[in-house]
Amino acid sequence: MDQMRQLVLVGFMGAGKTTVGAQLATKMNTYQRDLDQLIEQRLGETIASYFDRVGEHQFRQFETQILQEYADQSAILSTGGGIVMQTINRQILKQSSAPVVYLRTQPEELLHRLKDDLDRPLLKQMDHAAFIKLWQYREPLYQEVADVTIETDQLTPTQIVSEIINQLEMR
Ligand SMILES: Nc1ncnc2c1ncn2[C@@H]1O[C@H](COP(=O)(O)OP(=O)(O)O)[C@@H](O)[C@H]1O
Ligand SMILES: O=C(O)C1=C[C@@H](OP(=O)(O)O)[C@@H](O)[C@H](O)C1
Ligand SMILES: [Mg+2]
Repeated sequence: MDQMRQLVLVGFMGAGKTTVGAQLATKMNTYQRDLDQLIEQRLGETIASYFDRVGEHQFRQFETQILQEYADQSAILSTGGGIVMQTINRQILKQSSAPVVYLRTQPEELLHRLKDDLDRPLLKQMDHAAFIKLWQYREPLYQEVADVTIETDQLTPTQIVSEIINQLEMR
C-alpha cells in the first residue's frame, strides 16, 4: 500500500485527473497536488488568464518547472492534459518512482463532459475536428509514460478510484 502514496495521473483534458486525484487522495489518506492549481497559486492568476497573457509556450515552461518540483513528492499528482507534449516532461515522468496512471477517455465523452467549460484555454481555440486531432496526437504520448491505463468512459470517479487501487495492488 505504501507505493500508493505516490502516483501520477495523466490524460486528456476532461479525463478526470483533478476529480479522481482528489478522491484518491482522500481515500488513501494523502495529499493531492494538482499541477494546474499549483501553477495558479504560484502565479496568483488563473491558467486561462496566464495563457491569454503569455501564450502556450511560456505556460509549458512554467509547467515543466512545477513538474520538476513535485514529480518525486509523496502525493497524488494530477497533471494537466498537455504535460506529455514536452519531451523533458515525459522523461521526468518515466524516471519518477511514482506509477503513472493514464485516464483514457474517448474524445466524444470528453466533449460531452467539457461542453459548458470556460476554464480551459485550448478548448476555446479548437473545433471538433481539431480536438480529435489533438487527442490522436497525444494518445501515444500518454501510452509512452503510462504504467497503467484505465478506460474511464463508462466509469464514475469513485469506480475509477477503486480500479486504480485494484490494478496497482495487483502489480
Ligand atoms: N468519470 C467521470 N464521469 C463523468 N464525468 C466526469 C468523470 N470524471 C470527471 N468528470 C467531469 O468532467 C469534468 C472534467 O473533470 P476534471 O477532473 O476537471 O478533468 P481533468 O482534470 O482531467 O481535466 C468535470 O466536470 C468532472 O466533474
Ligand atoms: O490539455 C492541455 O494542454 C491543458 C489542460 C489543462 O488541464 P486539464 O487537463 O486538467 O484540463 C491545463 O493544464 C491547460 O488548460 C492546458
Ligand atoms: Mg485538471
